Amino acid sequence: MGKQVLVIGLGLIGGSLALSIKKEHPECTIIGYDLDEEACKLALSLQVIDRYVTDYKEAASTADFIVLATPVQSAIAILDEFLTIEIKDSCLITDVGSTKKDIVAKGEELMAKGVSFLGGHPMAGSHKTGVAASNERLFENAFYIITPTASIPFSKVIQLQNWLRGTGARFIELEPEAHDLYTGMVSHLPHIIASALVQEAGKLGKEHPIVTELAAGGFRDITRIASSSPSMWRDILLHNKEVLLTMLEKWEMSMKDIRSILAQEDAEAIYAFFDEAKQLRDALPAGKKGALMPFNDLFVDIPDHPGVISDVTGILAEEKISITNIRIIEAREDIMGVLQLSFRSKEDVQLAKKILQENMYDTYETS
Ligand SMILES: NC(=O)C1=CN([C@@H]2O[C@H](COP(=O)(O)OP(=O)(O)OC[C@H]3O[C@@H](n4cnc5c(N)ncnc54)[C@H](O)[C@@H]3O)[C@@H](O)[C@H]2O)C=CC1
Ligand SMILES: O=C(O)C(=O)Cc1ccc(O)cc1
Repeated sequence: MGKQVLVIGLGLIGGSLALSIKKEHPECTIIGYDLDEEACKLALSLQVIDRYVTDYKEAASTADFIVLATPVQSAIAILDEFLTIEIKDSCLITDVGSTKKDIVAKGEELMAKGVSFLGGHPMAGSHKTGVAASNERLFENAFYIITPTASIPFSKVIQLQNWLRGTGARFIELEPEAHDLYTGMVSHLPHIIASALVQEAGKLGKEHPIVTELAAGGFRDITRIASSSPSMWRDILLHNKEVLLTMLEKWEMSMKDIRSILAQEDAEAIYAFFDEAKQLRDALPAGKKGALMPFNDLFVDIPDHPGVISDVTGILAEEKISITNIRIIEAREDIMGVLQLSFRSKEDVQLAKKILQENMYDTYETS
């Protein structure tokens, strides 16, 4: 009989992992569970899972591999329950939570009982939620952080990577504390700032509705992540509290510094502030998938002319290059607009770029 995989939490990440596990291990049965039965039904009809259960305990006791893909606090509560039920000795349990210290500590309690837990965090995703947004290639080329402790045998680390080989992700190992510090900086703090910015614009927009209309381009780009799941982010903040409290304090100081150089009209210091930031930003690795850069995008300048979008998509279709997302940025009458095209892989981006340039379109990638 094939192996049994239990995925608890059938949202964007649980659904995407289920698809990539099935792709690599077609003989296994993927059993789904979600608190929300509608998510189970949708996952089944989208063929993300083979069947679902309305109580995960029995399925957990026979599973070979269990993936916890709920918000962090719920995953910890489920591990607590696992302490009270029979789990097969050979079973491996992992999670996908965006914070690692607390959940790995809970996993250690299971390890003490002879149950294997290995924490994980795929560093790719989206502001979208729910199983309908799942994609078996979501994690391709992305970092997938795993947090083995001294109590987990190396064979289990290999086992996890084998189960998850279909993700096409790049596995790296980190201590749970280091994980929470680094992701606090590149993912959690930016999320708080993006959400606070939207809040501020919302306040001004109440008095001056035009502000909302004007919030295009750059504002939309840097606040995209504020559209993510509030319950997921509530749990992330609560489980990375100490790290984030320190970072917020430093952030407040940094804002005070900027406020002060502006109040003094210190043009040189203001220039240096932006110049240093530009150099740091320009030096970030390009083309890698990270928490802040999950897409393979190509931007194409387009004249505001009827039929131009179907021309671009037609050229790509002829070459059999699949577009995964398409967006028109700031296209107004009489000026050039920009078409943002997302592709499945870096290779597709390069191919699309070459073909569109041959057809006289100006294209560019962002770093
Ligand atoms: N969204 C993203 O980009 C990324 C999210 N993560 C982590 O993945 C986890 C899941 O996030 P998403 O899939 O994005 O969220 P989602 O909102 O798309 O899905 C979460 C699912 O878990 C279900 N759920 C909640 N509590 C449950 C419980 N007690 N038992 C069973 N099901 C329960 C919800 O009904 C929902 O269907 C979170 O821990 C998050 O920190 C990790 C990497 C990226
Ligand atoms: O949408 C984006 O750009 C993200 O930042 C997605 C994301 C959210 C949470 C994570 O723990 C990892 C990645």
